[in-house]
Amino acid sequence: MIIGLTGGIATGKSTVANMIKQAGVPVVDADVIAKEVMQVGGAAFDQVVSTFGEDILQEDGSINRSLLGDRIFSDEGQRKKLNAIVHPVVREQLLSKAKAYQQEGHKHVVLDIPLLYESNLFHLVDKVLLVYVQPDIQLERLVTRDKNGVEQARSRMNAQIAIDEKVERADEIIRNHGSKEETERQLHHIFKNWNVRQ
Ligand SMILES: CC(C)(COP(=O)(O)OP(=O)(O)OC[C@H]1O[C@@H](n2cnc3c(N)ncnc32)[C@H](O)[C@@H]1O)[C@@H](O)C(=O)NCCC(=O)NCCS
Ligand SMILES: Nc1ncnc2c1ncn2[C@@H]1O[C@H](COP(=O)(O)OP(=O)(O)OP(=O)(O)O)[C@@H](O)[C@H]1O
Repeated sequence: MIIGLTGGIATGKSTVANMIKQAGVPVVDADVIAKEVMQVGGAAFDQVVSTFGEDILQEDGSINRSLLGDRIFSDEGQRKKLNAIVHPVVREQLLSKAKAYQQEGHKHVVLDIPLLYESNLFHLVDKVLLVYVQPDIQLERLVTRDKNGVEQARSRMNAQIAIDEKVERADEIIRNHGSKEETERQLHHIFKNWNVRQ
């Protein structure tokens, strides 16, 4: 079974992904793949630079992620351009990495895909596991974690489908407003119901 782990920015996907890995179930992370393909020499690097211009490069020749982030999170047109370059490569690698784990004998693989709803990637997964916190907690955690102010945090949240709208299509929801122990208990309960073991 392929499980899609998703949520909204800073709702706690990475936190839950770490718990899943500790339980021995492999996790493939779309954010990590997106980072790799945009590194110098990565599959999307040249196209990103030719599309956004050399002024998004830092002195060492790599992409200035924070500058690119400011551009794409405040401008839907720019965001669509970046998504069109990066997402097809990410999708392809998600699938091939999941397949590799299955060939190693893993019955269950988790794909951590922040934009599963936005990119309509439901066909890649058998179940959707949504990590939910109410939007005011989401904003507070994003501001505390990234330390880039409320305005930047809001613009990043607004670049995604609202977390409350994602609830309906989820197969299971982890409510991550309490302690991490409470979150882990919910995860284990869901995995037990789904018969997910290492
Ligand atoms: C713009 C970039 C360089 C900013 O980098 P930065 O290090 O600040 O953020 P990071 O990569 O850690 O992403 C943090 C979170 O932002 C959100 N996010 C990232 N990209 C997008 C996007 N295109 N649209 C909406 N939300 C996004 C996700 O929730 C993600 O988990 C980077 O986010 C990026 O390359 N985005 C495009 C690729 C992408 O869509 N990645 C998301 C999963 S495929
Ligand atoms: N149950 C919790 N209680 C308190 N803080 C938490 C809890 N879960 C996560 N956090 C904190 O909230 C922040 C966001 O969590 P995390 O980084 O796991 O979110 P994410 O969904 O992976 O974010 P992104 O979309 O940016 O990748 C982090 O600083 C994390 O330590």
